[in-house]
Amino acid sequence: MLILMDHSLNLDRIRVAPKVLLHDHLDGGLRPQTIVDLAAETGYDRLPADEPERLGAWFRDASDSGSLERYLETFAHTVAVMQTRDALVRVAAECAEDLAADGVVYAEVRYAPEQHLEAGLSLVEVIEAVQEGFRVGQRRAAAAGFAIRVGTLLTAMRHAARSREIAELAVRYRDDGVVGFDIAGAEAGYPPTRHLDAFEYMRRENAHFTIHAGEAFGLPSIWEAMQWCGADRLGHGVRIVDDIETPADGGKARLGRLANYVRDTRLPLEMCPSSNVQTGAVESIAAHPIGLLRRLNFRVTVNTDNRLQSHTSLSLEFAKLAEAFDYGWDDIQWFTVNAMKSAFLPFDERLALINGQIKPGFAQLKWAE
Ligand SMILES: O=c1[nH]cnc2c1ncn2[C@H]1C[C@H](O)[C@@H](CO)O1
Ligand SMILES: [Zn+2]
Repeated sequence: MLILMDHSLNLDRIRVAPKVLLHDHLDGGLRPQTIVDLAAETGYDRLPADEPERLGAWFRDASDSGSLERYLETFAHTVAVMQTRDALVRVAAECAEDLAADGVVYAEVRYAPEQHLEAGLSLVEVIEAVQEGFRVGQRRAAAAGFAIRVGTLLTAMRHAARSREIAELAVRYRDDGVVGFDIAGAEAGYPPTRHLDAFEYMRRENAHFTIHAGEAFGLPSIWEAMQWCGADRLGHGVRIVDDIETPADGGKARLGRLANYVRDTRLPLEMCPSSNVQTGAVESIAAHPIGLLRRLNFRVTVNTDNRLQSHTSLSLEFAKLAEAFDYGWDDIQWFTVNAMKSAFLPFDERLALINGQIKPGFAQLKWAE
């Protein structure tokens, strides 16, 4: 049970706030019931449980291992049931609906097309199925009174060798809802510079990308992602705190050169508090570096990573942070505006969302107090 210091800031009210989500994996957000249905339809018989509630609990518990590698093993089951066009359309549509029902007004959702080829779909067929699903989900959400806009990020798996191909597809579909590119998967042993070719290609195409970095591996990964690869944002980036000294007497924090560079250039950090606790990147929500980084005015954003594995939603992540750090509406608005400023959308569209939806939405919530 969450006990919030600011009593107006409960989960139901946070749900109503117009929120922005930049880091959410499509294959980490399926409804347990959908996994059960799709497994039955496609003949997948290796699910660890076949009753939705137990299956949801299994994902959460299995992801609580303290290791990113073990956390990633759970995706074998979600990816297994996302191999047909119908399955991809359904999962993407439900993703848009679920985010919209949680009060997310703009989301960037990512997945790795190369993981969905096992039943014979081509990369292009996978991408078109997911885009169709997002269109369906956005329409249904709007009809239910929750408008959401979803942009897609195409991910390449960092242990594999298809990043250039996936980057080219991200550019090819840039006018059809794909807003950027990413790499994900086990971080230790797979530095971002392995995929330099893909990142250089994206830059030459004036296209955006983010890189999972500084989650399970430290500063060298962040430095490479930023200074070699030219990432527009960092997925997680929590280990940037290793370059910040905080005196025990509570005195002024001292930033190293990399931390200063990240803050000076306003590099957006896509933080995912619950996921970081599960993979062992941080010890607890209360010990999460987001508290310090917010105080130091880094360009921090709040995200879900994998709603299924972390048993969470964007509203719940904010509720947990509000409890741990005594945050109020101004803090949640600050994180939200940070996220919208950092989105891979054209500047005028970001501004329109900030001034047309986010600021008025938060003003109304604060005014109602
Ligand atoms: O937090 C993460 N770090 C690294 N890789 C991740 C994380 N969450 C999900 N993934 C992987 C597993 C998925 O199958 C893949 C594409 O969404 O991305
Ligand atoms: Zn992630």
